[in-house]
Amino acid sequence: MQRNNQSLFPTSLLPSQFISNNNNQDDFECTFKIMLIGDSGVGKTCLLVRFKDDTFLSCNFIATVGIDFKNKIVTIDNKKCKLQIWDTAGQERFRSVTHAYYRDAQALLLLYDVTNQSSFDNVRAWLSEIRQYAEEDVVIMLLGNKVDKANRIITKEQGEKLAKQFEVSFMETSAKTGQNVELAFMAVARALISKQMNMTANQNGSKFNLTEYIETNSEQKTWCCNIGS
Ligand SMILES: Nc1nc2c(ncn2[C@@H]2O[C@H](COP(=O)(O)OP(=O)(O)OP(=O)(O)O)[C@@H](O)[C@H]2O)c(=O)[nH]1
Repeated sequence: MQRNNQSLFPTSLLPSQFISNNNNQDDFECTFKIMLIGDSGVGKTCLLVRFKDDTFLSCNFIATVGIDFKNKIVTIDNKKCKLQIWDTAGQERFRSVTHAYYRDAQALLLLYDVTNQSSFDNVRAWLSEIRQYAEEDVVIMLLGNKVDKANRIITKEQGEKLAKQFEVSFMETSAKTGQNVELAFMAVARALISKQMNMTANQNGSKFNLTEYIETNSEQKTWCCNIGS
């Protein structure tokens, strides 16, 4: 089944090279574009829905068509920020559509499914796409999703090792239970605010340490038993 988005290219989502004078900043002190990428079925849409509406889409898997987005307003250190989160289709045939959006993303959440070996193996290919299409200074976080499931194949150590190798931040999440979902988005938002503040003030001062922030705040709880997969 396929998730039927309003359009393959919603106008409000067109990459900036196709938009003229989009100066509508509303009342926000900051607006950030965050993009979800990864193989089809790893849980990108569910992660976004969990963050936006605090619910879980447990019914039949409906693949995203093209690209979709949701806005969420968050307050961080008294700053009201709009997060525009783009949910991309993981299916190969939509790859050329999503490539056009990489350049505008300030942060990328790259997901794999801890119960799916090939989604983990494909992380390297996703990272090379990022290098090819995204801005060099894009904030990247690798997420091992579906940790609520009992049939995990990829250990946390494997995820950590891969993230370290590619010098990206790492977390394990569950869109089903909500474990670490809010933290993943908020940590990335904090990193972007800190980056923006350093840029505007032209400071070389203290940098926000994303990895350290995650380690301090993440839920290590093991979800078990009464939660079906
Ligand atoms: N148990 C469990 N199932 C999940 C989790 N996240 C997603 N799922 C299930 O995995 C399937 C795929 O989830 P989606 O969010 O639609 O996957 P996607 O990555 O957006 O897929 P594409 O749109 O094709 O790229 C659905 O049946 C979800 O219910 C999770 O954290 N735990």
